[in-house]
Amino acid sequence: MRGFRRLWLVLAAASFGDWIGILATGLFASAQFENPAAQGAAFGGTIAVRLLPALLLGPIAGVIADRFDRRYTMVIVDLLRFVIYLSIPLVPLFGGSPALTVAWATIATFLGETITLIWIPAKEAAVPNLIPKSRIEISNQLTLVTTYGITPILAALLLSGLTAGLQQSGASLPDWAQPVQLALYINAFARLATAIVVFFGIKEIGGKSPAREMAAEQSIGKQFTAGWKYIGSTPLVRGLVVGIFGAFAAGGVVIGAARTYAVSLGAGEAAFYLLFGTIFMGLALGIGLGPMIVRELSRRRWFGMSIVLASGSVMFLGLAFHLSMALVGALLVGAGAGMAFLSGTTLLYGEIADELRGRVFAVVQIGVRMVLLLAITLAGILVGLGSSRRVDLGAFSVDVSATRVLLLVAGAIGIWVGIGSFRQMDDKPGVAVLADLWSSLRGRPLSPAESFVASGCFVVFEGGEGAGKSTQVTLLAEALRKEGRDVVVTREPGATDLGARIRGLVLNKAEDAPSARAEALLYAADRAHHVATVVRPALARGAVVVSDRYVDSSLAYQGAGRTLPVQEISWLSSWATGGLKPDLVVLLDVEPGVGLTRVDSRGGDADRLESESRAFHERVRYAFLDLAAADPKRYLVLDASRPVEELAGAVTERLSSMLGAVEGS
Ligand SMILES: Nc1ncnc2c1ncn2[C@@H]1O[C@H](COP(=O)(O)OP(=O)(O)OP(=O)(O)O)[C@@H](O)[C@H]1O
Ligand SMILES: Cc1cn([C@H]2C[C@H](O)[C@@H](COP(=O)(O)O)O2)c(=O)[nH]c1=O
Repeated sequence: MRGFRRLWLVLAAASFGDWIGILATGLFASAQFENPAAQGAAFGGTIAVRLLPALLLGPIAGVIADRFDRRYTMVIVDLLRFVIYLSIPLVPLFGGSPALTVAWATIATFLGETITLIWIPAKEAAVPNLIPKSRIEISNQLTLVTTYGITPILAALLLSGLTAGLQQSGASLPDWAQPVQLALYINAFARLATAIVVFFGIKEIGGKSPAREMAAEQSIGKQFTAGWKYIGSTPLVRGLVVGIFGAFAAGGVVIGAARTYAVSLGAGEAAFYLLFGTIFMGLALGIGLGPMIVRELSRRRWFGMSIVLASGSVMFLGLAFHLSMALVGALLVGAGAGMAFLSGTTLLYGEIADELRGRVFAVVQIGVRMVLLLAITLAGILVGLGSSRRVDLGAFSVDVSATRVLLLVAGAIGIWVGIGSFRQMDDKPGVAVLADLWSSLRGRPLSPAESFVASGCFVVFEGGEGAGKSTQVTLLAEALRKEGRDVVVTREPGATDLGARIRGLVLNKAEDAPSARAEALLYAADRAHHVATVVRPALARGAVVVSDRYVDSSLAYQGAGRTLPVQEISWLSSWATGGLKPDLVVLLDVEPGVGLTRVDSRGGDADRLESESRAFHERVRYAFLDLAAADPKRYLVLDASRPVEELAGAVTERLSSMLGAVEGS
């Protein structure tokens, strides 16, 4: 972790240098001209130049990061950047004309950016080797907040502080010590500082793993194509890369359309800056608070959901007719994009092998730049093409323009991309998305169903005390066996040796009775063992498993009866069973008084649960009925006061149609 702390300092210094460099180079170039148009062109030109190198060097940068020693790569690049950036403010001091100064600032920026493309994948590939996997997310949060939150603000503050301080003091400084020049020196010396720290302080990122040594034996061309093949053929990585591009494309469209959009809200020029600031605020909130909010939610799912959130919010922006709505939309676009970026990079860090990481990160960073540039440009062109019409909505009137159509289309495409990535990399197939999100927000994500091939059928009988479950289980098993079926009759608690001991612990009336939570855990333990050793193996071989009680009994007795939180009991059971659900639940509904009288007439002492209060058994009864009402297709609810044979007939009828359907399919 010490290595990571040093690397974080390096990143902060490098990022601070980057931001101050971006601002200062643009200002420096524009300050060489008097004419406002030339100033604007010089400012925009140097910034645009920063994006171009990605196209040229991008493809090879990842191979360099994977092929050579990453520590030396970073140090060499930083020393070169130091020299290049330092040269920018020196040109006019040595008599360069404004045109030459701007030309050199542009070329130097281009060169600096080009070699930065080698530095970034080397750094990205090195980070996961310095931190334990469990700390990757938090270190990413720290890095992203530093890079996109703290350092740009610090850079802007320092630059404007220097300029304002100078103006107020009225002091005149020599040419080489003007604020912009000072900022450029800072940019250059930040590189020297990072080179020194990486060389002397983070030796851990040097050297190569045996896998990297082996990969480096391939030719550069083969290593390059191997990287692309890996991305194209690995669903998780493909989903992540496409998703990240989608999120940035949506962001690019918002940026490209923002100016005309602000006008369409009738809120003036200030609205543009307000929307922009709000997106960045959302970004910071998403990155800073996202993990705290979603807690244990699967990161793969979080990634897909974040893209859908960002894209849905872009659509919302397309529909917003008031600045306040647009600000909410912009905040959510930022939050969604921030969370997608954080979860995406965390997944990439954690899932990609060391020897491939440089190439994957190179594709991501280059792709992101290109997608962003393309989206901003295209959006700018498209919004300029269409005309707009003002529509009156009573209290408000709104411009229906090409901008809004563009936002709606971009948002819809983003949602489609988000759902696509979600599907490609979902690690909990079969677990309901919204229920999982809701449970995760409450700290208990749902467990994924354990994958196994079951050709059998799982039937469960549920109901209160004395409802007639054992009687019906026996009759059903007989009927099915007569048809020549493989039937396994079982029950909870107590179907296994371990279960029998647990049954004694929960049902015997002892001095030291288990507390409510201990009781819930004991039933869950019995269930976990029962499912693993009896139910799953029988289902796997194609048997019909008929169980006297299952998960619903815990929800009804421990949840409603003992008033423990039902969601928690549900989560516990789903964890215990690995998500195994019955194909059919037969609920024998009986009035507790009737059932308990039947139990009484069976003879013997009432057990610990049978001895519970009438109110307890009433709660249990209605909990069973509620569960059945929530999922009617899976339940057969029968009035248990009907004669035994009638009930048995209804059960076999339902079962025959079910088993017939299974066999026919
Ligand atoms: N439909 C019915 N009508 C009347 N009596 C019934 C009916 N079904 C079962 N019984 C009787 O009620 C008593 C309890 O039946 P059974 O043991 O099948 O219920 P159970 O739900 O399994 O009970 P427990 O909750 O104790 O497990 C038995 O004596 C049984 O013969
Ligand atoms: C599975 C399960 C059962 N119980 C209770 C319900 C009954 O009172 C007893 C089991 O007795 P039976 O004669 O075998 O029906 O245990 C529970 O409270 N929670 C559960 O998960």
